[in-house]
Amino acid sequence: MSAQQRRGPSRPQHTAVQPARRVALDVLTAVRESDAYANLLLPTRIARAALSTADAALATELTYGTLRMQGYYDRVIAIAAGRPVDRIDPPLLDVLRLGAHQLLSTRVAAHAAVNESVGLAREVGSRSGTGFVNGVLREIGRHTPEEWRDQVASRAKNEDDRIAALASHPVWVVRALRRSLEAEGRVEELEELLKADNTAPRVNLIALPGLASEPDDARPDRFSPPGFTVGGGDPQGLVEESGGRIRVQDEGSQLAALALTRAQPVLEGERWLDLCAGPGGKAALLAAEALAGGATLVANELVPARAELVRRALAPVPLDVPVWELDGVVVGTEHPEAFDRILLDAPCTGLGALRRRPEARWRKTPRDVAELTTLQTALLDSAIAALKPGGLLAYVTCSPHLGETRGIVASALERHGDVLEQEATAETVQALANERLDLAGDPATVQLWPHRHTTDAMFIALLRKRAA
Ligand SMILES: C[S@@+](CC[C@H](N)C(=O)[O-])C[C@H]1O[C@@H](n2cnc3c(N)ncnc32)[C@H](O)[C@@H]1O
Repeated sequence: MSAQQRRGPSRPQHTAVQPARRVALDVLTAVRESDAYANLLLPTRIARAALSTADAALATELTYGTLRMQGYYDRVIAIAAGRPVDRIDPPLLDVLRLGAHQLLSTRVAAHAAVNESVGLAREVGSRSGTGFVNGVLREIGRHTPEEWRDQVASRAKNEDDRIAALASHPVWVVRALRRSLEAEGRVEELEELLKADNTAPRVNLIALPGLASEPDDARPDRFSPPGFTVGGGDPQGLVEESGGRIRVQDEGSQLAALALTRAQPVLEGERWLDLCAGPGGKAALLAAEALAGGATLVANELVPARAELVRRALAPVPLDVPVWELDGVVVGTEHPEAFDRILLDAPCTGLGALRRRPEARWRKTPRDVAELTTLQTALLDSAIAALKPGGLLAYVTCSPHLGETRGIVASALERHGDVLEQEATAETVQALANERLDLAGDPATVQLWPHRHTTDAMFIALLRKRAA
């Protein structure tokens, strides 16, 4: 018998819904219905609703927390409702997910979580839907979060399903992450990694080298020399005041770009290429480094709207950087042996950035991996062709999936073994970092991790084209 049936007709109280919850629900619905990106949509909805700082923080926590833990909450909701979630009206399911998050993972009082959810259900659903939401959430509130974890765990089909359920990741993602850690001999870190994926990342900043300095209250990053965080205050205000010379950028992304620029001294007149540059975070750092060393830079991005973002990101750097809008796959044939250094920050599943893209884990499938590895292979072939003999290439992904990382590098070495060789990437990254990193596995590549380095799980492989 379901919670709703057990209690009979419910009598939810009528309360005005808080604007923060309405904004959160609005974003959850847009993510489900139209594949919206929460990190892009949420700020515009917060601005449109003119939320106070406190309400904006609440809306952000509710939206991101609900999306991250959606897989787990769905299992709880299915038990409490006595039916699978695909048999619940989707708008009501959004309300239930938001309510479950408040009941199981926040300090919101249970009565407020239930009453506000009922108010939201009234706005999106029918009268019976309102009673249903009330019943299911009251059932959830009747047990402690620990009791729900036990219930969900006891229904898991196998060990991988149990880990995936409790950490709210798809099973195939758990397996891919485990394989990647296994390849480093660090499989025991899996649960810590999954936990880190469910933890909001800090706002990390960069002062573009030679163009801006850290503010007085900055806390330097552990690893990236130009990276820092600020305690309180408004990081966005800092970005605006600096005219874009201070930017928000993950520490792992900074290290990936710096691995290319600082692997060896820059020679006056070197030509650099950023093959897949949008939206331009690494391009801005490359441009600052090129300017300081007397090199030039070309940025390329296939998608015109993203190429525009690259131009905007580059605007604060006083270096003339052409932005091409070519398919990166043809750059090698159109511009053979033209560049001394190339960054290939390849389109990937983004499984290394689950902390900041909370819905991404539910969107990607193993089929995406297959499609992306085909594209990554073609882009890497093109980059190798565009590289001058003796030139240096950084192959980078924000995914730790072995198919997108070591697999791509290994197959490139097989195809281009006559001209391509691996560089000591770990040594390069250690040499440029402020503090020694705990790196494991093959020293020819670097895999960063959220749980170990508090960065996105960036993969970096430096490759050299042999001199003719
Ligand atoms: C991982 S992102 C790059 C992130 C960027 N380096 C940064 O730090 O902001 C990959 C980019 O490659 C672009 N892209 C996808 N397919 C491409 C292709 N065939 N040629 C060039 N760019 C492509 C995507 O639009 C996306 O902007």
